[in-house]
Amino acid sequence: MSDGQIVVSGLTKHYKNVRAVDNLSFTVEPGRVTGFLGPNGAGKTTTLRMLLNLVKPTAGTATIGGQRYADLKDPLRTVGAVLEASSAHKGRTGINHLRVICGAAGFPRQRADEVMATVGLTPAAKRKFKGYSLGMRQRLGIAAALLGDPQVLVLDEPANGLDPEGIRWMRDLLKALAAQGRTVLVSSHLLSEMQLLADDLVIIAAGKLVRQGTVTQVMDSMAHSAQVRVRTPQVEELTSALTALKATVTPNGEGALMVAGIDAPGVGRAALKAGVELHELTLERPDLERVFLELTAGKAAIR
Ligand SMILES: Nc1ncnc2c1ncn2[C@@H]1O[C@H](COP(=O)(O)OP(=O)(O)OP(=O)(O)O)[C@@H](O)[C@H]1O
Repeated sequence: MSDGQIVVSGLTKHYKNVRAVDNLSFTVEPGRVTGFLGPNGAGKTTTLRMLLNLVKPTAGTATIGGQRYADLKDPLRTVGAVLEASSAHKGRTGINHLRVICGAAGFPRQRADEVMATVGLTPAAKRKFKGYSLGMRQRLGIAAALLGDPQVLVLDEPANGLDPEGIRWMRDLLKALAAQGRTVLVSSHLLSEMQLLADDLVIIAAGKLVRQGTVTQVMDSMAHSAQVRVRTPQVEELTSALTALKATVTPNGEGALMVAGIDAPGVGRAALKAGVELHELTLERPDLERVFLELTAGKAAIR
């Protein structure tokens, strides 16, 4: 498959009163699932719409395999997009909806049956769209995006409205598509969902880049706020031993001390050296969803 790298460079969209996307730059690699993460109103949809030539940027560029969407020779076979809960003619069956697209785009008719099977909708293929659940509509939207066997997939909040089983199915499908060498860019406002699905993360808030990297890199950069919980009958001695090492020590109000700026072995060593007895030594990992909210909420307030 040809290179499907996405490059967003200085991308900007100003509406009258809002900088929806503000000088945003990031890259998305083929063969990986990239989570595009940000709270509501962060600018995810606007960015994806600019990538797909549905909104004109105020400044900057977004390219797919080195070309702007508008310049792609065969856009429907290059990029498949699912932008919102799929809509279709209400009285049409799912399979006919896909066949109509095949006809208009010049795809072989049997692609409709193939992608219906890929998304697990074959048993419901001949049911009318108006009877489809939200989860089935999401699946049909993905099926439509896959018709052209595209190198690049762009999905805006595809897990919205899916039950846990549907979310697991979606995760497995997107990972399998990336494992075939495709570029998979998927937006979400839930870090927990992206931790399970994505290889890479691009986090934005108020239209600006907040973090980019592999999931591990981004998590590590957010986990620096890890603290050590420690209990000791010798609070004063331990506090002075730790503050001498530039750690911050705060009583947690429940008889324990919360120590920041030093790891758990460091606290243990400092206690041993100071002859302090320890009754508990626990690493408290931060709640990443909370860190994510803190990272992004402050920015959102600026708008
Ligand atoms: N056509 C428009 N006219 C004016 N403002 C807009 C328009 N489209 C988006 N915005 C504003 O731009 C900002 C970014 O919106 P966008 O929909 O891109 O965010 P999002 O991250 O996709 O959020 P959500 O998760 O809620 O869909 C918001 O403040 C939104 O109100």
